[in-house]
Amino acid sequence: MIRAYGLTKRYGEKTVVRDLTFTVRPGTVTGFLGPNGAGKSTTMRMLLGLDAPTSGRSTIGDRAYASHPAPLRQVGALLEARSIHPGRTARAHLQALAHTHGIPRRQVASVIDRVGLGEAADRRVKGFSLGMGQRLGIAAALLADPATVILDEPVNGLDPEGVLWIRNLLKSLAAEGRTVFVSSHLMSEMAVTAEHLIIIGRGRLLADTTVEQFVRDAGLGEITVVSPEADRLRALLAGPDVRIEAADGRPDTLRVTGADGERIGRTAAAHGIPVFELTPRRASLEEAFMELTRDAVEYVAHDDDPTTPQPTPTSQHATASQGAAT
Ligand SMILES: Nc1ncnc2c1ncn2[C@@H]1O[C@H](COP(=O)(O)OP(=O)(O)OP(=O)(O)O)[C@@H](O)[C@H]1O
Repeated sequence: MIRAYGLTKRYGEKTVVRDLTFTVRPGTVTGFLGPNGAGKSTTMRMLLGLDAPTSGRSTIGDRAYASHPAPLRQVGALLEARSIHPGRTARAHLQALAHTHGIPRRQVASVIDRVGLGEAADRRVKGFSLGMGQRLGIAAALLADPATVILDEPVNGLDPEGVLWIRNLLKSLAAEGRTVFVSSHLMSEMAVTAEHLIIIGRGRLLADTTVEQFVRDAGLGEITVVSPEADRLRALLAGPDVRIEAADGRPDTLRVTGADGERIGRTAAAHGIPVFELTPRRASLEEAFMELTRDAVEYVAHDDDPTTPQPTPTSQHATASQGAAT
């Protein structure tokens, strides 16, 4: 179980994580979603004790990460940057890690097998593809058989087979009763991998919900109405909260937002207007995610705008990411 209580991180004038409170439960995959720069990596680094929060605190398994006597056994993490000696083989890298942390050697063979690195285990890491490197990073995270697994953008840059592999691995780790917290900026990927979603934008919590609920709420509230008397219906429905747009090139079709199907149907019936179609439009998950995070994305775009004064130099970010190796 991961708990964050009012986690906040400021760099100079800029607040990159703002008062985040959430719980990540065992037994399910929880997706940590947000557009680029939303503060996901910074939050994960705070959970892992790699960055100190400006205020707030967090626990993993009821203790702060740093106060665990053997943190690797409690939490396995894969952050974005890797620092593996390129001349070492994958097996040697894992053996060295196991040795340093007092983990039985047999665990090395077990994680190599689990991440499907068997044939590559005795090759030097410098020849590894991105996907193999990710597998090795995950093997290292799982080495001490941790109760909690935290992975930052594990599918970034992977081919479809690698993406599918990670998806199944995360589900199996959760099915074993572990707490699995995984960040992504891709809603479509999380929708098929996670059961629970924590969505942030501009460092703030935007949603803490199940995927199922998110899907249910994904309707954008727009209804397509087809009627041979569309103009009359349009005049009757018009109001301050109702937006009505004509469909391109189709004079019989309206797109109505702000009035539900019942109201449109009853209005049409009361005035004897035939309605041939009344269809609520469901947004795709990606659209719903973009809608939810739109303001956050706009903020980031302005932030990157060279004409806008930069509150913090981006080079500092690069330094922080490079230091994120586990
Ligand atoms: N050490 C730092 N100094 C200054 N700003 C930082 C530092 N680390 C991160 N930031 C800024 O904090 C914001 C959040 O960054 P973070 O990497 O946590 O976001 P993210 O959601 O993980 O995004 P991405 O998916 O792009 O990695 C960004 O605007 C980033 O530039």
